[in-house]
Amino acid sequence: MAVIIDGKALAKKMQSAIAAEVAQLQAKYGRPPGLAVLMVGDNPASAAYVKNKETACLRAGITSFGKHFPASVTQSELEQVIDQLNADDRVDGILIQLPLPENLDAIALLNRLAPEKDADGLHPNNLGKLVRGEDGLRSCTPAGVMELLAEAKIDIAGKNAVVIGRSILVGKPVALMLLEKNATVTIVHSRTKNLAEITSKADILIAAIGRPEMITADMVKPDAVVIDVGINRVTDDAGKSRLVGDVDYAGVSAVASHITPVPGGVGPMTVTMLLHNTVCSYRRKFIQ
Ligand SMILES: NC(=O)c1ccc[n+]([C@@H]2O[C@H](COP(=O)([O-])OP(=O)(O)OC[C@H]3O[C@@H](n4cnc5c(N)ncnc54)[C@H](OP(=O)(O)O)[C@@H]3O)[C@@H](O)[C@H]2O)c1
Ligand SMILES: Nc1nc(=O)c2c([nH]1)NC[C@@H]1CN(c3ccc(C(=O)N[C@@H](CCC(=O)O)C(=O)O)cc3)CN21
Repeated sequence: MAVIIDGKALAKKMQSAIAAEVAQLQAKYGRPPGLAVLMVGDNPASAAYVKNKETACLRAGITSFGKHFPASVTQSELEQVIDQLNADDRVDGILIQLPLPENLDAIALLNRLAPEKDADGLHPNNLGKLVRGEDGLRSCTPAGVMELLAEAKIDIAGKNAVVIGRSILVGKPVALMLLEKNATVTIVHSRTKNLAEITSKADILIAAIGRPEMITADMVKPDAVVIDVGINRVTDDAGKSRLVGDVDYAGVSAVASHITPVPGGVGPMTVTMLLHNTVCSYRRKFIQ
C-alpha cells in the first residue's frame, strides 16, 4: 500500500508558521497583510477553495477582501475592480478564480493585475520569471505540489515525470517546476495518443485533468509517486455529494509508492501557498 502524502498536515504546519510571522510583521509595520479574491459565478471547485481560503486567512491574521460577482458581471466592471485593488494599499495579493465564464477575457484581466500583487503568479511577468528560473510569485497549486514532493523526500532529479494537463494554472507551471528540479518531463493532454502507455512509464505522475477518477491502476507504474490535483464534485449512488480527484484512489494506492488523497492532499497546500505569496508581497512592500 502506498504511503499517503498528507497535505492537510503539512498545510497546518506551514500555516502556523505563517501566522506567527504575520503577527510579528503586523506588530512591526502596523497593518495586517490583505488578500482579495475575485470569484465569478458558482464553479463548485472554486466554492470549496473560497471557503477554505477564508478560514485560513482568518486564522493566519490576513485580511480577506472577498468579492463574489454574478455570472452576468461585465469585463469593464471587473477591470474597474482590479484597478481599485491594484491601487488599494491594504491589499497585497489579488487572485482571480479560474475558470471564468466564457464571455469574459481571463487573459486580459490577468494582464491587468499589478504583477507585485499577482498572488497566483499568472501575470506574464511572473510566468516569464518562472520560465527563466528566476524568483517571483509562483502559481499556488504547482508550488504546493513541489512542497508536498519535498516533504515526502521524493528524489526528482533524473526521474521521469509525466504531467497530465497543460493549463496555465496547473499543468504548464508544474511541468516547469519539475524541469527546474531536473526531472525529465512529459506533458500529456486531451489530444495525446497512447496516454496510458506514457503515464505507465512515469516515476512521478501529476494528474491535473478535471475528470473524476480517470487515472486507474493499469495506467500507473508500480512504485510511482502519484500527485492528484483534481477536485471534482460527484454524486454517489446513494445520492450523496462528495469530492474526488482525477485518480482512482482505491485502485492506484495499491500500486503506487506514494499518493496524495482528495480531500486532504493538494487542496490545502494551494490555500497555504496563497497565504505564503500574500505575505511575500506584503514583506516586499516594506522590506526592499
Ligand atoms: N487542488 C487544487 O488546489 C486545484 C487547483 C486548481 C485546479 N484544480 C483542479 O484540477 C483539475 C484541473 O484543473 P485545470 O485548471 O488545470 O483544468 P483545465 O484548464 O480544464 O485543464 C485540464 C487539462 O486536462 C486535459 N484533459 C482533459 N481531458 C483529458 C483527457 N481525457 N485525457 C488527457 N488530458 C485531458 C486538457 O487537455 P486540453 O488542453 O487538450 O484541453 C487540459 O490540458 C480540475 O479538477 C480542477 O478543479 C485543483
Ligand atoms: N486562480 C485560481 N487558482 C486556483 O488555485 C484555483 C482557481 N483559480 N479556481 C478553482 C481551483 C480549485 N482550487 C481549490 C479547490 C479546493 C481546495 C481545497 O481546499 N480543498 C480541500 C477540501 C475542500 C472541501 O472539503 O470542501 C481538500 O482537502 O482538497 C483548494 C483549492 C484552487 N483553484
